[in-house]
Amino acid sequence: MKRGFLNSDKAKKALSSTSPKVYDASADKPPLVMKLPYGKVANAGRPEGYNSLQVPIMEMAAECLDHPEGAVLYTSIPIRRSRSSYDDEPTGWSECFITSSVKRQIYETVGFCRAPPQPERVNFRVSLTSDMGLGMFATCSLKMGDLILSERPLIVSPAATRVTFQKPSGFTDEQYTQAILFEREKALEECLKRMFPESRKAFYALANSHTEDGSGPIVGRIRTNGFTVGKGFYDKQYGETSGAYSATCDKLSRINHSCRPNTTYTFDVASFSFQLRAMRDIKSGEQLFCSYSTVTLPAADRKRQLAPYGFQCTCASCSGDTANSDRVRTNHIDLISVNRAEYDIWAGIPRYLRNNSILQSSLDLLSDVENEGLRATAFYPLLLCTISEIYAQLGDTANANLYLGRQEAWKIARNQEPFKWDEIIAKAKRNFKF
Ligand SMILES: C[S@@+](CC[C@H](N)C(=O)[O-])C[C@H]1O[C@@H](n2cnc3c(N)ncnc32)[C@H](O)[C@@H]1O
Repeated sequence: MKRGFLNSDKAKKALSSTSPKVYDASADKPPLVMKLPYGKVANAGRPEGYNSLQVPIMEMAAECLDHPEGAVLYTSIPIRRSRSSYDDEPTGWSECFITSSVKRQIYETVGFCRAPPQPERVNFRVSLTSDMGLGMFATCSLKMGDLILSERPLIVSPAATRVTFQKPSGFTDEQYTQAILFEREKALEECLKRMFPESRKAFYALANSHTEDGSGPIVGRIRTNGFTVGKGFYDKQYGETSGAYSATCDKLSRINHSCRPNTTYTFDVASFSFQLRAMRDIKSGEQLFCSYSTVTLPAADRKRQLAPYGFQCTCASCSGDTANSDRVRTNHIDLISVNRAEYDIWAGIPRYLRNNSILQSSLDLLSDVENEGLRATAFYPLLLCTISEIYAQLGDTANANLYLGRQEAWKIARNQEPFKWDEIIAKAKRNFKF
């Protein structure tokens, strides 16, 4: 690949806005990622005396899956033809900065690139909140599992900041970090150039909580608004976490955070879109929330995860007495699996010898788990299943079906079958003294 190709007149002429382009920041990329600063950083911005990398960009056919191994590509999903207009793709295009291996993983996904599923009607609006900037609000009542929004991201790029060049001699770690941020911004500018003006405008209208840490306007907005695409594709050489991707949307990125979220989102690679669904019944007019942090962590750890977004969560689990909330969150797997083990034993006792306290203790646990906003976790459906089975054993078919229905709604909302719990329950039974 020719170094300096990007800056030549020939290259500028050759780069149309639609075909995929290959970016090669370094011939040998060490699989390292860097922790980025946030808040107010002294000497933020391009370090003095830093000579920016001259990165070659080459043009390739959009359909090509045979790019050089390790190359990073600019590509549009779905494929954009030179005569495509913004309105040709009602669910939009995503401008992607992805490796050749990730492009292959995406294109080889069964069903790619089908149209995203759409809700039957518009059921949310974006409007101003009193204390969180813009937010999303339900415009009708929603049931658990209902599809609220299906949206293709505006931009997709690596979630972690990959270190693609060695520290320049004489640079401090802080200057090195700033140089990496500068290069990341420069690399992403090509994605913005490729966007339709409507999408570019929507991207720059998004909130930015990284204006003083050296993040440029693109990196800052991605850090503020990007959702990690947890499954479906990642760069294996960096591992599942550091190799993950971040996707920023026009509408979905307006959703605010709560540690007790009422929605959940999943990413469907086949339609290359996010689906936002109700995680509980929601009243018309209620604000919609998702969680930006790991809900199963204690309050102090969640606060650390949220700090880069520039706000402190004021939900009841963060601002009240956090001890009980932390206990339920961090122990919810044990609590739910022990409950299941207790149920299994109870169900094996002859009916005339049983008492029914298992029902009340299970409902109490459900109430704790739901209050803490843990409905999207993998063990929540086990608790629903246990309660449904208790009701079935007690001959209460209506309630048995109600909880079974909620388990079905969970499957839809999370777009997955419940986890296989058997081994964990067996372990709980071994550890539990009856
Ligand atoms: C992804 S954006 C959400 C949309 C944003 N409110 C807007 O006006 O575009 C993330 C930013 O929203 C704000 N935010 C989100 N959740 C919040 C909360 N629970 N409390 C206060 N601010 C919040 C923070 O400024 C955060 O950096």
